[in-house]
Amino acid sequence: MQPDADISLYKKELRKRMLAKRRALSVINTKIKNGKFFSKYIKELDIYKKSSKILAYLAMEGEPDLDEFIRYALIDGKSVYVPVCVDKQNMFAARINSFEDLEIGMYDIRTLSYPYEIAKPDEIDLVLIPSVACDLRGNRLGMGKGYYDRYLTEIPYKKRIAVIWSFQVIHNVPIDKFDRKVSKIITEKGEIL
Ligand SMILES: Nc1nc2c(c(=O)[nH]1)N(C=O)[C@@H](CNc1ccc(C(=O)N[C@@H](CCC(=O)O)C(=O)O)cc1)CN2
Ligand SMILES: Nc1ncnc2c1ncn2[C@@H]1O[C@H](COP(=O)(O)OP(=O)(O)OP(=O)(O)O)[C@@H](O)[C@H]1O
Repeated sequence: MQPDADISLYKKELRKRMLAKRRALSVINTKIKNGKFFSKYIKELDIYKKSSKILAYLAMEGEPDLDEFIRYALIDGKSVYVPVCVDKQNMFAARINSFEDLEIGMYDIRTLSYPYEIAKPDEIDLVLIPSVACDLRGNRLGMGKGYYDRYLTEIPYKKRIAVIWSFQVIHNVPIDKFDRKVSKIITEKGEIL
């Protein structure tokens, strides 16, 4: 079954608007090492402290940068994974040991080159999720290809945390039956959900 056509169109328009905003702000954001805002808050979370396998992400332009967090978590003894897109719909969690192993992959996002070690979704303790917008009910809008929506079907609600700029928290994110909620939102101002 196809998701509701009106919702799908509304999502598309909202995504376009929010990405334009993010692009405009990324000019400012890239001038400051933006990652430090976020790692400070993530490190303090109970769920971070209890996790041994964490799926983070390698930021695209305008997204909160988790590089500093990933470096910290590796030193802290965590196993850290990043998304590897294996086709146009699905991604795997591949283990990152060093930033030197990265290359540019699909959608111009940094990724690991094969061979990499994969963790199954049920082994992952925490997923830090890039998003285009979220609302305070935990609904999220992504890049529109469904990679995370598919992946998150195998990740329990409590383990899903969105990492976004505070301007990306909006009143109401339109949802369809495939959308998976997040249990927490971290912004540069701290934990807001
Ligand atoms: N850092 C990061 N990694 C991620 C995601 C993400 O949102 N952020 N993804 C989350 O799903 C997956 C990749 N999904 C993507 C889906 C669509 C486009 C895309 O349409 N890109 C446009 C440019 C969009 C823009 O910035 O205006 C393009 O390639 O032309 C990119 C990534 C897996 N890895
Ligand atoms: N679990 C799923 N099974 C089948 N199709 C799905 C699933 N999740 C999402 N889709 C499909 O993927 C497409 C993109 O979905 P949607 O617009 O909700 O993505 P998004 O939440 O913006 O992106 P992402 O999940 O990549 O961050 C839609 O056509 C949707 O129906």
